[in-house]
Amino acid sequence: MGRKFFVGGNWKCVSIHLFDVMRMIDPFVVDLLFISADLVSDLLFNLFLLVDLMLFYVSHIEIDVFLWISMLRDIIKVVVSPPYVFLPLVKGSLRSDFHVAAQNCWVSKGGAYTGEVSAEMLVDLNVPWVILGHSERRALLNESSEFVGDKVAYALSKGLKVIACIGETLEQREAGTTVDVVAAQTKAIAAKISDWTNVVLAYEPVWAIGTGKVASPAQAQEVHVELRKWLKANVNADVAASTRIIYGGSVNGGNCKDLASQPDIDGFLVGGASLKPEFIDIIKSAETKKNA
Ligand SMILES: O=C(CO)COP(=O)(O)O
Repeated sequence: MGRKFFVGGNWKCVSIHLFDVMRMIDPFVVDLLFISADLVSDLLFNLFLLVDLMLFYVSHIEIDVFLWISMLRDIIKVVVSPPYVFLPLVKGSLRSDFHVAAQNCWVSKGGAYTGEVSAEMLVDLNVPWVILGHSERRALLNESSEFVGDKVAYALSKGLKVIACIGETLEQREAGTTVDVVAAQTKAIAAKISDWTNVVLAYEPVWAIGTGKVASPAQAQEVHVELRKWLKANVNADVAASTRIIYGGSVNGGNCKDLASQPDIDGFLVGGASLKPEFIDIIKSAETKKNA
């Protein structure tokens, strides 16, 4: 059974401002805005440059990217996950074949939980996806695996699709407990849900996140295989075969193809590089799967 390649861009709580957001929505828009700011100094020159740039983009880049993505539409899914405050803006402006995800949501029905955003609110805003269990939330906000399992179950019950993150720390890897750790994190989710159709499992080794130390394709593949084995033994063979297991941790335009060529790597959850033009190259690594 073919698994649609999945690429998520996690625009973390870094110095994202409106300009960055616009750039991510459509790189060409920001370039034009940038040029137009310069119009103050030399209107005619910049106007000329603007037309020139537009012609260049239309003829070279935009058509290429759009044609390419249309060709691969059947085998790829792209989701971007901006901070909450940008969700409506990004959702409203994003090309229609890309979708948005929230970076978190509350564990149960909305109520008096100051600062939290409920699954119901996301559903109301037509935000289809949510990232849950990110290692930054597990480590910095003390989210336990059980709590993450509850969150996944509640979000699914409200109709959200979930990117559920798991992954070991460096100490755990060095102690040889990687598989036990990710199995336990997966078990805490499996204990709370019965339908995996709307779950994408994101294996994100903590030591690879934001460090530039990417897992080797073999290291990532090995864990993905173990996760699939775990799902087969503890959930069922269908879920093991059909659930997308994506990799996250220092993925960039340079390493994505080698990672994507691994049979059990079904895509990526990308942090830093999802805010750069190379995100397109990462999306394009789906091509590796076309003839697999
Ligand atoms: O945490 C990540 C995505 O959720 C990965 O972040 P980086 O790609 O910046 O390492």
